[in-house]
Amino acid sequence: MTSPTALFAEKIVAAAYRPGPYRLPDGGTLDVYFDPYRLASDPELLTETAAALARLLPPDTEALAGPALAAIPLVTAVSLHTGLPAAFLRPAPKEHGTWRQIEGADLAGRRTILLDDTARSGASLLRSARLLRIGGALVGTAVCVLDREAGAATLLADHHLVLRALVCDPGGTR
Ligand SMILES: O=P(O)(O)OC[C@H]1O[C@H](OP(=O)(O)OP(=O)(O)O)[C@H](O)[C@@H]1O
Ligand SMILES: O=C(O)c1cc(=O)[nH]c(=O)[nH]1
Repeated sequence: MTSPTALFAEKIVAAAYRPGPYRLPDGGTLDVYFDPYRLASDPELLTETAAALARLLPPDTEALAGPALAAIPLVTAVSLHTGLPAAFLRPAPKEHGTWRQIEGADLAGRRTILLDDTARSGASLLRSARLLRIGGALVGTAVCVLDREAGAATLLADHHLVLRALVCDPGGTR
């Protein structure tokens, strides 16, 4: 019997995988890529994705956070689903006004789950975790929609972070 998780993974793949070419930061190219904005722009699918992500949260989670851009709608949707407060990470501190790089909930001393759409090398999640930890958040788990199994879990484990994913798919690079 196909599990609900596997069925949902198939649904995500059908909705959000797009034909490439998609150029990766390391120079590789994907012929088929995962487009998180297909999920974020479909209210029903985003709601379902949020519910599925919420099931991966440790029970003691006190707050959620994620980096711009793709994680922002996911964090908001999971926050709406769970009632947990949310914070949003800018790529760089705002250059006027508040000067903040972390916007939203105060995370100091809170067990915060880092959310993102995709994990590939894990560099983006690690950068975000470091920023959150500097800000005083307690970060031990990252949750993503898709793990490309390209080193993220190992890199994050080296930095005391566990990675959980809704879908694991190495995809094909050339
Ligand atoms: O594990 P990594 O090798 O760091 O790759 C994954 C990251 O790459 C993507 O961000 P990207 O900067 O492409 O885009 P975005 O601005 O659309 O979120 C994705 O949203 C992850 O944050
Ligand atoms: O592996 C992918 O499909 C993928 C990687 C990435 O960094 N961004 C994205 O939108 N898709």
